[in-house]
Amino acid sequence: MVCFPGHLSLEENHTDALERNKLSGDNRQPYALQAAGTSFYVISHPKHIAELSRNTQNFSFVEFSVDIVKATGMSPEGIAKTYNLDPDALDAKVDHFKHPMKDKHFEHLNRQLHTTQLSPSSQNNNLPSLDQTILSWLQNHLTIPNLQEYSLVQNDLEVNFYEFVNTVFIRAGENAFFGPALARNHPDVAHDFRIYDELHWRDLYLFPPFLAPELTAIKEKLTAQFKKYLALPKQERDKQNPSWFTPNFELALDKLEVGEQDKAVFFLMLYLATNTNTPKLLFWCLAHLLSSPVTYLDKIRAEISPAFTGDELTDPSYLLTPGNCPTFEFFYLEVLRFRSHSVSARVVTADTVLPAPGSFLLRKGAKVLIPYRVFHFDETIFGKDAKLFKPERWESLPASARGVVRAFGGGKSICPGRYLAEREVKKAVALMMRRFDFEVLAEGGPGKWMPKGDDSRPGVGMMGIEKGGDFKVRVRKREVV
Ligand code: HEM
Repeated sequence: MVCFPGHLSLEENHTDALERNKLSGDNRQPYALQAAGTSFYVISHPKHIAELSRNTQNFSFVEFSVDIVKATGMSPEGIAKTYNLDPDALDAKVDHFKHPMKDKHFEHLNRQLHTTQLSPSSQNNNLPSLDQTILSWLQNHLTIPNLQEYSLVQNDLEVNFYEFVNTVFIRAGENAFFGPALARNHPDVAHDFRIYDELHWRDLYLFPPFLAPELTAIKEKLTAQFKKYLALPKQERDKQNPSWFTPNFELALDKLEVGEQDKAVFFLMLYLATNTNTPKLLFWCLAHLLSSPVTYLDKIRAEISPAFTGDELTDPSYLLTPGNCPTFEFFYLEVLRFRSHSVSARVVTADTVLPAPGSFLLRKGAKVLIPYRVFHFDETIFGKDAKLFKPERWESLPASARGVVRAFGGGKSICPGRYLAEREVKKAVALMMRRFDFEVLAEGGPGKWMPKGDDSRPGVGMMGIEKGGDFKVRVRKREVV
């Protein structure tokens, strides 16, 4: 007998729903999630996920990407010039890149360009040079006088911590991918992006504009700013822009004759991909460090010390070399496990019955989500205390447990920015712990001020905090001993 999945509303909390339905072991059955009139089938049984990864014919990532690009504001002409282009025509237009596109599609070109920029094994040293730019930016900016502009008071550095960490590191990412010309000409982009970042999940769930007026307004504002940025002379934009990707992505869009408005939409999406998750991951690393028994802080400060000369991070590769900083490594893994709410998404291209257990029919056109968080709390892997934040659990876990943490998604669409994110976050945590002392200014212990993560719906990576959950922190220069 073929079954149809049960239903759940987007208003319900998903962690609770997964709990309530006891979605563990062989009981994990698909269910449908209703959002703004669209059904998303949520898949969490390992055998069903394996089928989604294997059967790329019936479960398409490209179609999902097109939905998102449309929801973000791309015109039908823009879609036709990129995603709907005949594969041979695409090949002829962008042969400049000589990319080995197996199934020749814009999505693959986009991915290839990202990988050329972001993979440690890519040619031309693209990742290390981007890495170096981010490090120089951080070394220059992470000083008390330079951070004063974020302070709520004069003569001291007191900040709303979530807002502070996000804004500073969005600016670091912005500089790395767009060069200083964007901030110089459009200083509001980082601030406006934070508003967009809180709202854009509605595009993932394909809300029509009339159901998301605030999102529509901020998208229009940001797109207009990117349009103006793109109208600046190329020379000015590319000067001091360390990114290989951004000018080459633009070149590909030009070769495909994508219009200025649609190019601006693509640039907004690029800004989103580069900046939505890394600052949040950094925030959660810092928040857990501030709330954890001081032994973690002391241990991590001691472990990272050989990478520094005074308060300069002179040997960043030390931080990433396996075995050098075990407490730091376990802490990082635990934050990824505990604070990510990632999904992979696919569109069903033909009616498909999922294999046993159960025999569920997924109709053509249905959207499918794989929320990885359910694996992160699997007690058969992480133990009965899986719901606790406990970095030391990683000391005794087998190496294979790392593969269960899917903060960066999985399969064909796995995040190409994962190496950069790890490097950037580890360097930023190390620099901040080395240079600063932090004093949480909220009443009570961490149990009172530690904000609740917003885990109300699966999203595209790290969770934010629940509304109103930000807390004040005083930041002081730390004397290096
Ligand atoms: C903590 C940091 C990050 C997290 C947790 C994260 C997470 C994710 C997730 C969950 C996906 C979807 C994967 C899937 O569908 O299976 C994704 C896709 C993507 N991410 Fe990241 N990401 C991070 C940082 C970055 C950075 C720094 C960049 C770029 C510089 C980046 C670029 C992208 C791109 C371009 C995609 C789309 C991939 C495709 O279309 O095939 N991400 N990311």
